[in-house]
Amino acid sequence: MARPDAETRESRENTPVRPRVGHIQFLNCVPLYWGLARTGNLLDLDLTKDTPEKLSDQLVGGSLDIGPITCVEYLRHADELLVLPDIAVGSDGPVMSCVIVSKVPLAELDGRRVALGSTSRTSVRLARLLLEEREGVRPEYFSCPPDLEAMLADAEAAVLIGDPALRAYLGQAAEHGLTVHDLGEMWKEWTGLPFVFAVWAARRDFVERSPELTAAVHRAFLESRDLSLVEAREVAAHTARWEPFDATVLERYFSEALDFSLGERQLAGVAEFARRVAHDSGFAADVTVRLLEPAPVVV
Ligand SMILES: C=C(O[C@@H]1C=C(C(=O)O)C=C[C@H]1O)C(=O)O
Repeated sequence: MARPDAETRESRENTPVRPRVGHIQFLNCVPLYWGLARTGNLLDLDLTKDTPEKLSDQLVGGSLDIGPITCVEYLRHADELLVLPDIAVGSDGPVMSCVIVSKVPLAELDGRRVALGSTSRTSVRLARLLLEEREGVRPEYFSCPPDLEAMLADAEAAVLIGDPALRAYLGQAAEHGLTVHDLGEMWKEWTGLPFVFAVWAARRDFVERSPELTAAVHRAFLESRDLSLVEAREVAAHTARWEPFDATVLERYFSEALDFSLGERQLAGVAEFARRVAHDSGFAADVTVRLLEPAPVVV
């Protein structure tokens, strides 16, 4: 990533400062990490790896400049942030790693306890929406660290995201006689739309100070995503060396289940979700999603 002129000039007087960027430390974002490493752009970022709810808080709190932010938190802070176009973590059908794991059919969860994984802000809200509006049940919810066994010690069902969800989806749940309900799939069946779990956003104050650097980080993520999708088989094979999942399954997860794009259909999914949950979520039903404008070409 070439350091843009304006920032290079500024940094002659001071020490150059890399943009502070977040990275979700789940398998779902391995393809983006792979691409950043392969293009060399990783070295131009001050990267913080963490779980999504912590990264979201850091972006909102100002200790990160750019990064993934869980959809619900983005919608709550839409005025302070600009969304990077064409990149997100979502799905257009089954996602495999955002799930409700249940001991009983979902229709029997009325008045029963449901544990909500504490690393999620969006899937837990989506699960509540689907349980209440699609399945017609009113469970009793509580938040809990994302450990399936501990969650189900005290509940009839659990909502999980990321690697623990993927483990449940790929066999752990069935081994224990539990059923897995894929939130991406349920949403798609219900609305016909893709679902966006997290977007990439930049703080408005950072964009105002460093528009070219923001554009460069955006390009770096798009390039990374595109390269990883071309090399999905290799990314999966490499990742599988360190994970309890085989390469074929990971390749399907990276290139078919997850949708890293953010176009018109995905934005329609965000708007539909916002409309359905706004009443108790801390944002307006018609909240405006502001996309980062392309950087002006400097001649
Ligand atoms: C697809 C996923 O999407 C995620 C779900 C999130 C949430 O529910 O708050 C946040 C970020 C993403 O990591 C996943 O975690 O596997």
